[in-house]
Amino acid sequence: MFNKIVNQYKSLFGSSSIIRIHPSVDKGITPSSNHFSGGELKCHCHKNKVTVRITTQTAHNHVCGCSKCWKPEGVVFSQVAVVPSENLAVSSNGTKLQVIDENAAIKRFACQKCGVHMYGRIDNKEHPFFGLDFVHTELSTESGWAAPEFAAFVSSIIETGTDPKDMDVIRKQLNSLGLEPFDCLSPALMDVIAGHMLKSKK
Ligand SMILES: N[C@@H](CCC(=O)N[C@@H](CSCO)C(=O)NCC(=O)O)C(=O)O
Ligand SMILES: [Zn+2]
Ligand SMILES: [Zn+2]
Repeated sequence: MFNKIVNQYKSLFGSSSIIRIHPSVDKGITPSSNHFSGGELKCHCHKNKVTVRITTQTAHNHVCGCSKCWKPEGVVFSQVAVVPSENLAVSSNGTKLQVIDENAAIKRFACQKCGVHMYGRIDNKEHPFFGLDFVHTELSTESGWAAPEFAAFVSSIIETGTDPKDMDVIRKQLNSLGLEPFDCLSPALMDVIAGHMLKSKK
């Protein structure tokens, strides 16, 4: 199946190699389930795994090219979605968690042993996304999570080493997966941010 997709890309774009975007999208995207209400995320440790329980479906799932979001080895994008903070709880081995960067808008809680980011919290009341947690649903074995809908911060992959010459092929690859590429967030989310800025100025 994967080789078939590779060959399709090669014939479409004439590229000798394709970029591994993310394991959740490279072999085709699994559609969301309408009746899904959460599951458990597990870190990559072999023992004493950190686990996080989520009691809702996620929203705004996307692949993100920014340098800050956690990604599996060997791929250029992370996959990240949001849930209300009240729907997320650390269920085991929370003592292994540490915030990666206390100054970042998203406080990313990572397992100190394996490095996986278990959730990222927006705890600043002034932030447009206050009250939301960012999560990587590929850390769960349950199926039914919301599918990724778009690609965010695409140009940012240059910051982590992607050759600018590859950007055209990567954007085409994202489009053909149905993940419209944006260099910031999706228009819908940018509108939410702009509306929030207006309110906060009043
Ligand atoms: N070019 C930068 C962009 C980083 C960035 O702004 N990331 C966004 C999106 S993360 C999930 O979609 C963001 O909101 N960051 C806030 C934070 O990380 O605290 C880069 O690549 O680093
Ligand atoms: Zn771990
Ligand atoms: Zn990101």
